[in-house]
Amino acid sequence: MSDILLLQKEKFTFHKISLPASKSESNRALIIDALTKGENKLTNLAEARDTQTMIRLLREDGPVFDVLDAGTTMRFLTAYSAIAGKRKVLTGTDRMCQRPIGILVEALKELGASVHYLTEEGYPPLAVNGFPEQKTDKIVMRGDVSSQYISAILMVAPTLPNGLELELEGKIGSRTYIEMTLELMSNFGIKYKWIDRTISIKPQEYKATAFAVESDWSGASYWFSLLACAKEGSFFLEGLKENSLQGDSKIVEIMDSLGIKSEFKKEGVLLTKQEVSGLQEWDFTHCPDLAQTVAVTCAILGQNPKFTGLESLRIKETDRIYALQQELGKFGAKLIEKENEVFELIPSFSMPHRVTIETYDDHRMAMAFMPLLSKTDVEIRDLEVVNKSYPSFWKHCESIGIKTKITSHEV
Ligand SMILES: O=C(O)C1=C[C@@H](OP(=O)(O)O)[C@@H](O)[C@H](O)C1
Ligand SMILES: C=C(OP(=O)(O)O)C(=O)O
Repeated sequence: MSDILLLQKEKFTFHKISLPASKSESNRALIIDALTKGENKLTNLAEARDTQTMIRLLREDGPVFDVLDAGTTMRFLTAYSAIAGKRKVLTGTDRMCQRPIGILVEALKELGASVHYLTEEGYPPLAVNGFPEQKTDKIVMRGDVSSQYISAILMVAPTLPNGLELELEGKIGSRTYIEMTLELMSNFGIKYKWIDRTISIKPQEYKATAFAVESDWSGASYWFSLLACAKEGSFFLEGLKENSLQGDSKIVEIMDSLGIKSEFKKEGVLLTKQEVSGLQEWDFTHCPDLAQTVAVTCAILGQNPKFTGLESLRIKETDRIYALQQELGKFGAKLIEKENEVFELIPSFSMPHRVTIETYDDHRMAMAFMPLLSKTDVEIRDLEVVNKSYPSFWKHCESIGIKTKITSHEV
């Protein structure tokens, strides 16, 4: 493994950054493509390892789907294989085998699929082994653990002989991702109804069409953060659209109060600096992947907001709440749970000369802490971790004049 040292830089001139494509949109388009009879024309698929893994596994169609650490790839391929009646083993990294999947597996079993846990109940690895017949067309799923289980079921729903009526129970987290799934499905000709808490989809065929994946708003958030923390500069983020399928476009609104003005142009969005008006409270229920970016930005900018909606962070690539607490602490910032699931961010008041950030096998830990370079030299452990969603991230850092040094270490 290698580490990267980013030398302090607080001023930037004008730079264009050509963002990578969204892995969330890509992985949905690929599952829909696998379910479509006829040729789709998918363009701008993500370079992200999660997407490249999905492409490879679908192409090879071998007996084992090893998804590595890709959550959407695991959840979407489980539903796809189970309802298509395939015989597959689904597995992944050690961490993937600690990320719960019971809600999805139980829903698939209720529908009539044969799915078994191979080690621990509720967790991968899994074996799927045929779909003899549809047992019901009405199921209820909890919405508060991961929206990926719901997206996974929704994408296969049109192929069920009797269709599906899916009722969502409890709090619905990451709702924007469910909306992304349904909007993408409708782009491929699927009709659905979402009334109150119930989504209904009749049996129907996906229609082959052309789909160009949008640039990635989650990846864009790190450049918003860097500029917010820097003394001066402006960035043009190529390929982003104002009306996006991605809920993480919320970063525009959040960063507006953290000193970034966003102007949408034909080719992307222009970021310039403006006054910081401050952030009082932010709810990440529907944009969990932005939480690390915003926490680090607030810590650097001396902001003291409350954060809610962080529950799902505990079951992502790592326990992101623990990881944030550890690494923010290295430069004197804190993320404290004040009451049940309400956190307070205490900013940093003195910055050490150099900070070393551990990344916990989590791409977003590496990228979210990069803007620290606006205040000090920062060494980020295991630089390859970004490959999960944004392999060209460090190259993009260098392209805007950030000086980097790479060193190797034993694992
Ligand atoms: O459906 C998707 O593409 C995703 C949904 C979210 O997960 P949860 O629904 O588990 O919050 C998000 O964190 C993840 O990065 C991508
Ligand atoms: C949580 C993430 O991904 P996944 O759940 O698909 O592994 C992420 O990219 O931040």
